Amino acid sequence: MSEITKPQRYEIEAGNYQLIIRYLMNFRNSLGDFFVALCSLFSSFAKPSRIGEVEGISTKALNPQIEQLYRMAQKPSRIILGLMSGTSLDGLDMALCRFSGQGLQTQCEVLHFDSVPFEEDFKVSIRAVFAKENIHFPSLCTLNAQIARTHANIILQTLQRWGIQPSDVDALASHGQTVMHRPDRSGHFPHSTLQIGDGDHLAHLTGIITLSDFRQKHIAAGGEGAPLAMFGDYFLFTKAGEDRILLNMGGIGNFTYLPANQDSKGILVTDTGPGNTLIDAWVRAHYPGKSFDEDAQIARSGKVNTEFLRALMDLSFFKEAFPKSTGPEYFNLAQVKSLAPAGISSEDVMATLTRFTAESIALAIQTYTKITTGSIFASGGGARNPLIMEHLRALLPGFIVQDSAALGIESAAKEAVLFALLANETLLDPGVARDRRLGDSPWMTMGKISLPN
Ligand SMILES: Nc1ncnc2c1ncn2[C@@H]1O[C@H](COP(=O)(O)OP(=O)(O)OP(=O)(O)O)[C@@H](O)[C@H]1O
Ligand SMILES: CC(=O)N[C@H]1[C@@H]2OC[C@@H](O2)[C@@H](O)[C@@H]1O[C@H](C)C(=O)O
Repeated sequence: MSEITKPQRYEIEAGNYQLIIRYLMNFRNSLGDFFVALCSLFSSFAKPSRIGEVEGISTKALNPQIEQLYRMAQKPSRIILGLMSGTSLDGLDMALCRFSGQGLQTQCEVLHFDSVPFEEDFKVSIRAVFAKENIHFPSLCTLNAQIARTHANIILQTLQRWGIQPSDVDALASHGQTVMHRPDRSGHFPHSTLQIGDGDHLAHLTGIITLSDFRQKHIAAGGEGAPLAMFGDYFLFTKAGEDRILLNMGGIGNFTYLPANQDSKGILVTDTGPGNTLIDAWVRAHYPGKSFDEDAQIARSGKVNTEFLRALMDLSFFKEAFPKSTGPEYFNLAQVKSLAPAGISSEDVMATLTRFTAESIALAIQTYTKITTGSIFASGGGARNPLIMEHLRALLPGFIVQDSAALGIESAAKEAVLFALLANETLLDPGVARDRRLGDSPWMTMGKISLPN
């Protein structure tokens, strides 16, 4: 009886009682039927399996698309296309991954990676609602469909370029476009976050089962909905005997700390503050025709303004307890303008913002992990900014700082791979244990499943 408290076991036993009743009723039909039923009953006891299978009804009564999910989970490996469009709004990152196993047994092979830049007018329409306090509400509604359509077109064209049929892809894992992230610091509201580019549209337009909207359940379970990178970071990159920091510098910076003892309770993950978001915003506003500071050419031509840097490092975000998450709702151009000293040159602002990115990352690593040596694997567009990397090496002299490509995954592809991995987890993870945690973060399966038809 004690085993009945385990949900899975209970379902199997309940299924068998129903079978007994059904088979007893069969008894009045014919001896032949009874014999077949008896064999089937014995086989169901001998090999208790999933409910649909035990009752032998799966193919007739089950939506074939749901059956497809079931079969996908049984396959020795799955092809999942991870999709990421981050806060920099530069384009859609697509990583076609082959997964086998799950959790710490996950094996991931990146078959293809591409990043397709967005058209300028598409970016303009997203920026009109992105992280804004007041927006044209109908535009937000339209964008939910429009982003999905744009992504679907990019996906289909890219698959064609790669020579891959949509039917070869088991699932899409779509992050969507974050338009608002609102961790609550007042204690009056739930944390909330909004990613748009609807999964049903993507599934229907591509014909591929789609998992999307990964952040909501994390919030429901007590997290902030971000960062989520630690699941993939832990499953793919933990290494015994080495303290590892996986640092991503996209629009916002974040890191996962993987302790050398591989204890999942010791994993730390947090946003650190700005990655490239302030640098990009300043460039867009002051250097017409440019959208980022390529190879830090502008920042290198200016000088760090100490007073401005102190004012930035004094912002309330840096006094919040770890772990924490943030976005351009907090770190934005208006804030930079309000803190910049009068008369400062545009180049000095760029030099200071670049240093600020590195200092805020170094501060978070030093104060949260408290380690002073180890390996830092940098990814995201910030890893392409040579001045950020120079500052990081100077600020964290005990660490070996290298590109995350050293881990075998192209650094630009990492986030798209991580969302594909979250989808793989959702398809395979038994997911029954509540209150699972990875470090400071709730741990559960994530992503809503959209069927194409
Ligand atoms: N060669 C380069 N020199 C300097 N900066 C660069 C270079 N290449 C990329 N970047 C920076 O990286 C940014 C893009 O980073 P990335 O694609 O990682 O952002 P994202 O995925 O939108 O961010 P997130 O996922 O954190 O929201 C660019 O906007 C630019 O600021
Ligand atoms: C709400 C949101 O989209 N957050 C992003 C953003 O970009 C970086 C940082 O801020 C991180 O918290 C998160 O993305 C990564 C992939 C994450 O969840 O780990």
